[in-house]
Amino acid sequence: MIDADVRYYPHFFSKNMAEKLFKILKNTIKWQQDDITVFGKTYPQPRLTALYANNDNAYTYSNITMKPNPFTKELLLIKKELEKVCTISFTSCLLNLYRDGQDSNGWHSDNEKELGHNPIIASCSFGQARWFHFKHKNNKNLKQKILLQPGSLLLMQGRTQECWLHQIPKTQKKVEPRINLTFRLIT
Ligand SMILES: O=C(O)CCC(=O)C(=O)O
Ligand SMILES: [Fe+2]
Repeated sequence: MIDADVRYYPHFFSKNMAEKLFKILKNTIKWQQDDITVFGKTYPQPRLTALYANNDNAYTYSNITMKPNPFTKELLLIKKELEKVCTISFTSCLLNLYRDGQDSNGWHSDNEKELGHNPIIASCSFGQARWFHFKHKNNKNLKQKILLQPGSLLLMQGRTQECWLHQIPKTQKKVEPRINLTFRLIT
């Protein structure tokens, strides 16, 4: 991909480990339903979310300010695995639970100022496989998509957030729940 540094590891976690983590995360994370305000109108976000971190730094996006919970044992284990392939030590994890095909994540880039310039974002997926779309900000002919499999890791770094948007589209298919974790450095 031009203007980006994206690496995909389809089997970062074993099948067995991915299934175990999915169940534990689904049952132990403090999932919350937030409202988002877009152009002055307020809607329930089309997914559940949570923020965990090893500091107290809040994270603000789409007019939502999230306060972190302390990392759980499983999140610390995942963070340790990620840091074997990433060069940085993450502070925070934003979690998304997509309950069914009507849950989604609209076009955006992870470019909040708390993330700094050219952030490294490590994205782990569990449960239902869902499509992840990219589109270039300046050239609408440039598009990519990746089917994010359970147990996979997607690393986004370099100019990825500066130059590309990403989304998880809705699907009309009958699908099972999916959990996504994005580890970030929030200062
Ligand atoms: O669910 C995903 O794979 C993407 C999540 C995402 O883009 C985000 O939380 O910023
Ligand atoms: Fe994102």
